[in-house]
Amino acid sequence: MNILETIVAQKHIEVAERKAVKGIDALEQEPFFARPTLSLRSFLLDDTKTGIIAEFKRKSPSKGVINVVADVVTVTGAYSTHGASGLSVLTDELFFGGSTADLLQARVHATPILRKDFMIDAYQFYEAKAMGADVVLLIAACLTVKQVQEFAILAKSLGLEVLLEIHNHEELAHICDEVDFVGVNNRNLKTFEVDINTSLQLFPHIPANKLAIAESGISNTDTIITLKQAGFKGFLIGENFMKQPNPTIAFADFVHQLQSHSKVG
Ligand SMILES: O=P(O)(O)OC[C@@H](O)[C@@H](O)c1c[nH]c2ccccc12
Repeated sequence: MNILETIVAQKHIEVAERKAVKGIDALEQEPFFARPTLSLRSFLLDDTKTGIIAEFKRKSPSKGVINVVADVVTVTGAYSTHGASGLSVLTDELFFGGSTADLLQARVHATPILRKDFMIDAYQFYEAKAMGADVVLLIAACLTVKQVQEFAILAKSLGLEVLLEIHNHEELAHICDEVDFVGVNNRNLKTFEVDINTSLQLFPHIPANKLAIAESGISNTDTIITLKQAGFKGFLIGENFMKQPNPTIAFADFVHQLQSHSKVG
């Protein structure tokens, strides 16, 4: 089994356990369930923001431990204040060190939040709404075309926006009307190799009515300028900030550099 298959197999077990403890009816009673969501689409199209979707990520299967001391409220707060268009919060515990509690805590900030997890069951979309997420991720590499469509319809009915993640030409076939954003993951989840050209090569094939987001392996502002020129509206960045002793300062410095670039260009 590759890592993605391992994670998905584990996810089926976890979801079955959580369902047995708390049903969808109970999730629907939780305080955030009725909360109106924020639109990542609007935040990405807001020129006063950076387009960066900043991710709170403690560890990953590819990098191991990235940051175990960072405080979720402080870091996501700084990301929001310094112009992040969105926040991405990992809720997978075993492989990424995230949690529902992290997302609930990040919810204090008025910035759209992507629930970053491996969605394989309808139950998880009700959970996402109940924990205060605004956007969910559908990973083409672990879903059929039919599942993507069914889950996207469910997510939209709950008021959530949908980010479909692809990483090759074949997965373009998973794009459906209900998807708001197409993310190109520069990291192959099966091999962990990172290549920014994946984004540049797939961009021309992304339908014009979807916002394109480049994901993973972005570590300098020049790359963002290149991706922007190609047509990308969003940039999902985790490790580059989280691996720094102080992700808050790292993010602020990065944004400052990005802004001075833009003035010159
Ligand atoms: O830390 P990076 O290289 O900046 O990458 C962030 C994000 O793209 C990455 O964490 C990610 C992209 N798709 C995923 C799917 C599941 C878990 C994690 C991810």
